[in-house]
Formats: sequence, structure tokens, C-alpha cells
Amino acid sequence: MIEVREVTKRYGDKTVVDRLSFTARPGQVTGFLGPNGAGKSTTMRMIVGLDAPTSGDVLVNGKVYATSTAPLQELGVLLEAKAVHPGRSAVAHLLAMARTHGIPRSRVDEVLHLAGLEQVAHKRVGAFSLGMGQRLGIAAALLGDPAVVMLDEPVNGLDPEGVLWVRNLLAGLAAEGRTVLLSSHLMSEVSLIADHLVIVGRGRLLADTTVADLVTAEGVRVVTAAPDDLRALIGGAGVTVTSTGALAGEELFVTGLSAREIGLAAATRGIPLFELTPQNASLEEAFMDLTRDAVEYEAAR
Ligand SMILES: Nc1ncnc2c1ncn2[C@@H]1O[C@H](COP(=O)(O)OP(=O)(O)OP(=O)(O)O)[C@@H](O)[C@H]1O
Repeated sequence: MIEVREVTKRYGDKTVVDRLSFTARPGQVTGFLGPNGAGKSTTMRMIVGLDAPTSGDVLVNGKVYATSTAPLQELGVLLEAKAVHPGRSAVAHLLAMARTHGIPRSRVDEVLHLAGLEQVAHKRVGAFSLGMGQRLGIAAALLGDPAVVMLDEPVNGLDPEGVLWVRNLLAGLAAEGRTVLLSSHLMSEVSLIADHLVIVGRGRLLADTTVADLVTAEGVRVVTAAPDDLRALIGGAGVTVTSTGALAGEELFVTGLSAREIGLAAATRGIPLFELTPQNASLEEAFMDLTRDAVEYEAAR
């Protein structure tokens, strides 16, 4: 569990994080979202103890992380631009970390396998592509088999296969009961990975929500062999049924009922449906609506 409680961070007279509170819980992937400069990295640095809050508290598993006696086993972290000696191999880098934290060699081999880096384990890290570097960073974060995993922009630089790998990996970690927090400025990416969303702008909490709640259902597209029969059946108070004029009049747009309700109603009369598709406002639109003021503020400075 990660608890951020009323945290404020000021640099000089600039407030970068402003009375921010949220909790990332075990068994869930929490997406930490916000436009560039919203304070995500600063918050993550405070969680890991690299920066001290001006006020407020940050707790990892109920404790201040800097006081942990087994830090890699408690919290696995990938922060942006992780410093790895370019002349070292991936395996040497992980072994050095393992040795200083009482982690056995076998775990190094496990995380190299998990990250798909076995073939390049002995290659110089300086020759790694951006994506391989990200994989190494994630391998390092998992080295201590931690209960809490925190990743800053983990899919940066990854190819589609790598993105899918991260998505499955994080879902698996959450399913094992771990706490997973990942930051991104891309809603489209996070919505595929996270269950819980914490959205910030200008250092302030804008929304603490779920992907499902953020998407406002707009209506349902229906294609049916009997549009008039369906209209007569489901039309009524609070329901609108509009013919789109497409597909020889067989396409309707319905609001006020869910796809499930429409499908069940049609089934009672044996009305054939060819398509039944909820049409949602895109998450990207919802995110941009929420953060618009914060972005304008950034652009106007
Ligand atoms: N050490 C520092 N001194 C002064 N200002 C800082 C410092 N670190 C960060 N900032 C400022 O704090 C603000 C928030 O930065 P931060 O990196 O936390 O945002 P972010 O949400 O992670 O953005 P991005 O998605 O671009 O990484 C920025 O305006 C940045 O310039």
C-alpha cells in the first residue's frame, strides 16, 4: 500500500505538489496520470524518499520508506532516467544490486528471464536500446520480489510487444496481491493497464476514480432487421431511438438504455440484432476535459 496524505512540495516559491492525497491499494494497478509538469515524478520521488515533502506524509506499507531495513524487498522502483553504469553488463548491474541487498543470484536469473533479457544479459548496458534499458529498469525494480512496485513512465520507448509485456506483467503482479503504481501522461496507455486512476494537474488532485466511471456512456449503436419493431418495443420515457439513416435504415442510435437492456428486450420478441455497440466518450476526451485548466496554466507561463 502507498499512502500519500496531504502532501505539499515547494521549490522556492513554486508549489509543485499541492495538498495531494491518494492511496494505491494492494491487488490493484493504480495509474498516476497528469500532463507534463503536473508533479507526478516529484510525488514519486517523495514516496521513495529521494525528496522530502514540505508538509504532509508519504507511507509505504504504513512506514516512511527511507526507514525500511530491506528497501528492495519492500518497494521496487523504476524512476525516469535511471542511472546505470554504461560499461556494465545487465547481469553485472543486477548482481551488484542483489549482493548489496542480500538477494540470491538465482533471483537475478529469474528477473532476467522475466524481462526477456537473457540473450543480452552479458551485453554492455551502454549499447542497450531505450526499450531494453526500460526492461532492465523493470527487472531491477522486481529484483527484491517487492510487495509494492512503482514505475515512472514504464512503457516509454517500448515497442508494441514490450507494451503488451508490461501490461501483462503489471496485471500479474496486481493479481498476486501486490500494490502497483505507474505514472504516465497518456490516458490511452494507462486505461489499458490500470483499474484505479489518480489524475493530477498543477500538483493538485483532479480525480480519484476508475476507468469505468470516467467514461460516460453516451448511447448504443444498434443494427437490426426490424428497426420499427425495436423502436416500438423500447421507446418510452427517458429513452431516445434515432435512425441514423445508414445501412438501409437498419442502424439506430439509442440513449437511455444499456446495450444489455436493449439486447434482452429484443430477445423477448425475437427481434434479430446484427450489432449492439455501446458508444463511449473517449477516455482521452475525458482526461483532456479534466486537465484542460492545468495544461493552459502550464502553456501560459
Ligand atoms: N528540483 C526542482 N527544483 C525546482 N523545480 C522543480 C524541481 N523538480 C521539479 N520541478 C518542477 O516541478 C514541476 C513538476 O515536475 P514533475 O517532474 O514532478 O512533473 P511530472 O508530472 O512528472 O511531469 P512529466 O510528465 O513531464 O515528467 C515542474 O514544473 C518542474 O519544473
